[in-house]
Amino acid sequence: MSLLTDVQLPAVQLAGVSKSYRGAAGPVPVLCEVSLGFPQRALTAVMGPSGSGKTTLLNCAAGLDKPDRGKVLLGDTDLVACDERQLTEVRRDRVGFVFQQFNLLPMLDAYENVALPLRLQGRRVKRDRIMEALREVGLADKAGRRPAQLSGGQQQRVAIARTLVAEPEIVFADEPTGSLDRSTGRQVMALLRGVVDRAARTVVMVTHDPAVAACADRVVFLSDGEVVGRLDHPTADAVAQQLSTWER
Ligand SMILES: Nc1ncnc2c1ncn2[C@@H]1O[C@H](COP(=O)(O)OP(=O)(O)OP(=O)(O)O)[C@@H](O)[C@H]1O
Repeated sequence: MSLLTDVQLPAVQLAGVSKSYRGAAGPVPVLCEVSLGFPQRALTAVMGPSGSGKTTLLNCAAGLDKPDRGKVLLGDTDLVACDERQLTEVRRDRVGFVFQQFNLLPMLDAYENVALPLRLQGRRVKRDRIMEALREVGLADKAGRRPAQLSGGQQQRVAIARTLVAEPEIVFADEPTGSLDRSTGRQVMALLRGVVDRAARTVVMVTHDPAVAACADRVVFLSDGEVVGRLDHPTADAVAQQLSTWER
């Protein structure tokens, strides 16, 4: 398991991040002065009640959405100060995404889906590298299959291989097990855990499931757009207990 220390330089640091959406009766605050860091080479889970701002937080941390105020530092790049062109480069070259619905391209086979980020980056696609990425997720023998010919868990593993092949500084996963049954979800989490432990990568994921969050090194709890708690080296029971405090 990764070492967690407060002096460890975070992969992404949010400082005083606030965000509102426009509602019928004026702005609706979704994130309120959020300050936190996501440690390098660790798996951090973000949890909280529905509507507490988890996806918005993830999107702001990943440069997919812009806060109204505050700083989001990816290394020493402030994403809030970036223009659209710079943000496109950050999304393409420095961060990776894993989504609940896998988001694979249906007309491409697993190999071509994994090769896609390198093609988009204009990099040379080496067959060995793509096959190695597929091997890492246990799917080298399924390289020629299209998404519709793969199970949900296999599709999510292809999506993880596609993310890793571009070697992002940080991987953001929004409910990566949300569409999977419990046992398939466990396999996907073991894979993400290995990505952190063996490949020394940084992963930040949103989840509703205490058993999934228990795979993380740290859990950050959000409620009404504020960070209200943190648990290091969590167990499923401790997570469920904390959650019940805000979900009552
Ligand atoms: N584009 C948008 N426009 C207006 N309101 C939005 C928008 N995106 C999110 N919201 C609102 O912001 C709040 C937080 O949404 P967010 O998706 O970040 O929460 P969440 O904690 O991820 O929720 P869930 O667990 O249900 O996915 C919600 O009340 C949501 O309705």
